[in-house]
Amino acid sequence: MEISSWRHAFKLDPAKTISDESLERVCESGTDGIIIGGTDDITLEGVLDLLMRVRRFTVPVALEISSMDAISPGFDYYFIPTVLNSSSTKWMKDLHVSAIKEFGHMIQWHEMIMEGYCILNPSCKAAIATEADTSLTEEEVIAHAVLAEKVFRLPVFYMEYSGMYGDPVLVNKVKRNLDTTQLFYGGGIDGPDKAAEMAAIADTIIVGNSIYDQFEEALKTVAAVKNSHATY
Ligand SMILES: CC(C)=CCC/C(C)=C/CC/C(C)=C/CC/C(C)=C/CC/C(C)=C/CC/C(C)=C/CC/C(C)=C/COP(=O)(O)OP(=O)(O)O
Ligand SMILES: O=P(O)(O)OC[C@@H](O)CO
Ligand SMILES: [Mg+2]
Repeated sequence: MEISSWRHAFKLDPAKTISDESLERVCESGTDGIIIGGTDDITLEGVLDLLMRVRRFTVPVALEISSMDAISPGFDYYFIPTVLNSSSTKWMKDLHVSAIKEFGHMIQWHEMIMEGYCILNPSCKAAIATEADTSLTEEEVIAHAVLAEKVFRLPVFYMEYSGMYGDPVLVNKVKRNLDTTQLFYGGGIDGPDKAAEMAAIADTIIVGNSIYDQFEEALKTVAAVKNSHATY
């Protein structure tokens, strides 16, 4: 299944613990894909452990690269974030240039999917780590989305509210300004109601922390997305 058809994905954090039983229920939930990624304490050991365990199931699995020290072959896709609202070029393109200098000869570009991130929760780890300018006006957030699609021609624009539920009205305005770029929404989806609300707007919703905090509610987000229809 192509990423462009994904409506729902679970994001598993290699720095956190999940039992075999819970992992099986996540992988067999009907989600369209599993993303392995997080901001800190991401080790190759943690990534490999999760990859091996998720591979027992047929669900597609993507590695979201956040550190060059924790990349492994064996994933279906590699998601490469570039933080469009970072105030440092490091997170926008410098790390990428270094990676290409060192490993360019072995990169299978057709497996790489660039994600233009716009991080909007000022207190999340990713915002702090990447020095993201989260004080954007609505107009500026929309301009970042248009930049992603029309200037950089990125396949994915990711509205990242990690740890906090975002503003559906703003997400809808962004969606209405995108023609071809896929809109990922992630942040604070802790059950079916929020999942249905955001899935009716964004192309793909990502559910992360609630897998670890409210497991049963997190699982219900899959059915909520499948039954949701665009209402905006
Ligand atoms: C063998 C093989 C397949 C080789 C691959 C070849 C190769 C080397 C490819 C690399 C290509 C390339 C250009 C890579 C870029 C390298 C790189 C390090 C880029 C930087 C990426 C970046 C901007 C990371 C910033 C962090 C970020 C935006 C993470 C996103 C994930 C996120 C927000 C997770 C939520 O975090 P969490 O930890 O859960 O936080 P909470 O506590 O708030 O929940
Ligand atoms: O952890 P939550 O808040 O669900 O966010 C999901 C994802 O967007 C994190 O990168
Ligand atoms: Mg998290």
